[in-house]
Amino acid sequence: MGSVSALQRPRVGHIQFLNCLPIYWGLMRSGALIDVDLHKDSPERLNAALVAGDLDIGPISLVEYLRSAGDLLLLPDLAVGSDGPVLSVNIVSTVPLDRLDDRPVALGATSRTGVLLAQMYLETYVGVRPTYFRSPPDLARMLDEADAAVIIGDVALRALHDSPQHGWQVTDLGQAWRDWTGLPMVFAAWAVRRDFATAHPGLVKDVHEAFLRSRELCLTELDEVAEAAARWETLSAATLAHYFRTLDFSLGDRQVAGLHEFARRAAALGAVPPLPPAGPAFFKG
Ligand SMILES: C=C(O[C@@H]1C=C(C(=O)O)C=C[C@H]1O)C(=O)O
Repeated sequence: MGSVSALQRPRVGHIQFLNCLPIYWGLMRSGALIDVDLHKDSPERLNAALVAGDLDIGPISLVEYLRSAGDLLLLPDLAVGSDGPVLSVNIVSTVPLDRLDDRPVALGATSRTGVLLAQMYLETYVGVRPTYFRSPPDLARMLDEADAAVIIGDVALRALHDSPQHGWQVTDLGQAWRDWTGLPMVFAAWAVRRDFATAHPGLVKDVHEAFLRSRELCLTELDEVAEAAARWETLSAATLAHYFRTLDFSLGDRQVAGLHEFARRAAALGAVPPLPPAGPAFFKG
């Protein structure tokens, strides 16, 4: 990969789910959008692009970060997580979870962290061993072929809303993790490729600061963000505002402790390499 010329905007990923709409709103309102080459996509495609070097900076599923930590630096104080319910990372099931032994469970293809957390939770906490298969995140089809589905993002948020009329049971994996460990869950973090950070530290600092400003700005305007989004959604503005307030975009000490605990448990199962003892490496602008 050649180095980026000083005149080329940083290639920055953006999750095309409602969960990151507040961040987008802030980038738009502050004018920072004009200084980045923004790539909107689903999380699994953004993960792959950042790891492959087709993006310089972007959100990455925690699990994929742990698998490629040697090539990446985390941007401080920025994440997609929750301290309790998250509302949009769910196991949707047609039977109680303790009846899933040997039963088919569909894992949504857009998720890496949520689907691993679901497997850890089912096997270690609930004590069942389902048969998993990966599936496009189409809930109706998943529940046709399986007794439970693990889904994230808009599909999961809508499923939570529609569950009473369908008789589905919804297990919120942010809440499940909190009940299990007492800690917040970090589903995705923002990372920069180490090679890009070395070559263009000033650009990375600018993008990081733009994201932090964006987060602050959108938090003060969440009702407006929700009103604007609801025009294109089946969910109400009040539901969306509640969702945006439930999500935790920060990565403070408690969130980093949650990240460590998830990494430790996932590594013990052989699902990811262990984190170095010093913890994740951060970009220091
Ligand atoms: C809270 C969420 O966090 C996400 C969960 C991810 C995963 O499970 O791999 C990846 C990116 C985030 O979008 C969500 O998608 O609803």
